[in-house]
Amino acid sequence: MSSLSIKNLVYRYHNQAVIDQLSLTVNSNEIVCLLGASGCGKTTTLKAIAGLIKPESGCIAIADQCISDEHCFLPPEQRNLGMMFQDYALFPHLTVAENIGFGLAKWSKSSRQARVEEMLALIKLPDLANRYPHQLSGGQQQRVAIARALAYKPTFLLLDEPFSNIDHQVRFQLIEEIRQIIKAAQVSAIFVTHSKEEAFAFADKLAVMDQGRILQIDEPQALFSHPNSKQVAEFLGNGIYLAASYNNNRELTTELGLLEADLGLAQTEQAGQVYVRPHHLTLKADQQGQHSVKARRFMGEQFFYRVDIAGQEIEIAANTNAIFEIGQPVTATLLPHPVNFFAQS
Ligand SMILES: Nc1ncnc2c1ncn2[C@@H]1O[C@H](COP(=O)(O)OP(=O)(O)OP(=O)(O)O)[C@@H](O)[C@H]1O
Repeated sequence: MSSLSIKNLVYRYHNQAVIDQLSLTVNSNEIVCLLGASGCGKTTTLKAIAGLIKPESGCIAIADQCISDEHCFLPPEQRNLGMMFQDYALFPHLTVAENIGFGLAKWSKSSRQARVEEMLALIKLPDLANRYPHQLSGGQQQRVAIARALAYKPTFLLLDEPFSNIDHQVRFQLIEEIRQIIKAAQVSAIFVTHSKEEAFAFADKLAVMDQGRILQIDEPQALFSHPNSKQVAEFLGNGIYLAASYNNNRELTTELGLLEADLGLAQTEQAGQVYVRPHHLTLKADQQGQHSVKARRFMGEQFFYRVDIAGQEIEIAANTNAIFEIGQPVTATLLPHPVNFFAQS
C-alpha cells in the first residue's frame, strides 16, 4: 500500500516553477530521501506535503486519503503528520517528558503518561524524563525530537535535515539509531538532506531531484550502480567519462582497454561513454605507463593519487603497500564493475 502519493505537483514562487510536475510514491514503512542540489525544491516539496503552502495544481494523498488537490486542502493540523525540522528545536522550558507529551493534550492523563513512557523506552532514554533540553547531548535532543514527532502516532513523518547540527563523529551512529526507531514505529517517512552519505545510510530509497522534478528514484545501491542519466551519475559521485563501444552484453572496448561488465549490459549497437568512478580503477607502476601521478594525499589507511586520464583528473585510492612518487609513470586499469554506459544520443 502506498503511504504517500504525489501526482503532477506544481508550485510557483513569483511565476517561477519551483516544483514542476513532481510525482512520487512512498510505500508503507519506507523511508525515502529527497536528495538534490541547493535550491532544487526539496524543502518546498516538504512544505507542500505538510500543508504549509498550497500547490497550484496536482494532488497529494496520504494513506490513500486526498489531502491536497484542486477540490480539497486539509490544514496542517488535520494531516496527521509528524515533523522534525532542523530548526524545530525542543521547548527549552519543558522537560523531556513534557516535550514528548506536548502534542497529546487531548489524550487522558494516564494514556498520555503511558505513551510518553513507551516513547522514552523506544528512544532508549527511560531515565531522562525529568531533564531539560539543555541538560542533553545533541544526539539525545534529536532522539527526543523524533519521540515527540512519533508520539501522537502520525501516519507519516517529514524530516528536514535532521542530522545537520550533529557532530560528524556521532552522526552515523545516530542515523542508525533513528532509522531503527522509525522502523520499530512502523511509520513511513520523507527525509531531506544535502549529504549523500547521510542519504545512503538512512534511506530505503533515494529520489534525486533537480529543478523541481524527480530525475530518478531507486534503492541507494541500484541508483549508484545504474543511474539513468549523466546528471544522476555525476550527482552521486565523482568520476570521469571514457569513450567506449559495445562489444557484447558483458564487454565494452574503452580508451583504457577492455572493460568487463559484472552485470549484463542492455543490448546496444552504439558507441558512447562509460562513467567510471575512482574505485573502478587501479594503478600500477609502469615505466611505459601513459599516466603520471600529479599529486598524492595520505589518509592513514590509504594514499590518494591524482592522475590525468583522457584529459580529466581523478583521484584513485591505493593501499600503503604500493607507494608511487609524484611524477612517476603509472598505468590505470579498469576493474570489472556494474557499468554505467551512456550511448551517444
Ligand atoms: N519564500 C520564497 N519566496 C521566493 N522564492 C523562494 C521562497 N522559498 C524558496 N524559494 C526558492 O525556491 C527554490 C527552491 O527552494 P527550496 O527551499 O525548496 O530548495 P531546497 O532544495 O530545499 O534548497 P536547500 O537545499 O538550499 O535548502 C529556490 O530557488 C528558492 O530560492
